[in-house]
Amino acid sequence: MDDIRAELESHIALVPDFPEPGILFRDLTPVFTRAELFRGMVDAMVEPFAGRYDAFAGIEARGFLLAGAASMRTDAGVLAVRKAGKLPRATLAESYALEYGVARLEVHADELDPGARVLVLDDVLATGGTAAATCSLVERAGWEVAGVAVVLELEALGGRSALKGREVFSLLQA
Ligand SMILES: O=P(O)(O)OC[C@H]1O[C@H](OP(=O)(O)OP(=O)(O)O)[C@H](O)[C@@H]1O
Ligand SMILES: Nc1ncnc2[nH]cnc12
Repeated sequence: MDDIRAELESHIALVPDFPEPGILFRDLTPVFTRAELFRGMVDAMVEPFAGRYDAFAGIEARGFLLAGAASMRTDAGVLAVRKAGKLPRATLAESYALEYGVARLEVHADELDPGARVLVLDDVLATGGTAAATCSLVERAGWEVAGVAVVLELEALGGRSALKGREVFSLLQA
């Protein structure tokens, strides 16, 4: 596990002033191009929740990569959590704030069976706005939140307090 953490740290690019001045952006695209590292990262994210989930919530856009990959490594499918206006059938929606703006997420209200256990996956946990909105959508739809797993937690931004009472796992902290 320490090996993969060190490998990950060396392949996350730090980009100052993106997408706006004052934000230090953590870019994981160099991880996604390295299949073995990507695979090891996804395995390490879901392992703490083994046997406790039925589906992975993939949050558009970067969370899609993680949830799709996790699905191929396990026997759980993907719940697509999309930015507003993209899903064609009846949806539930939540608006939220994140480190650099506001947004709205949606899920199809009937996508999973009642009581399905959903593990939320994303690359970065910053303010927690995105993950908290996703958890709220999952519960409003009648499913359960198994937990939240992220690659990188930006501790100073307080994401964990936005997710009080939830099991949160991060591979790396900054
Ligand atoms: O904890 P928060 O403050 O909510 O921030 C974390 C979110 O920000 C990023 O997504 P972004 O909305 O930039 O979308 P993208 O995946 O489409 O780039 C990241 O992938 C998380 O989803
Ligand atoms: N600093 C950051 N880098 C990458 N993704 C983010 N999402 C929210 N804050 C972020």
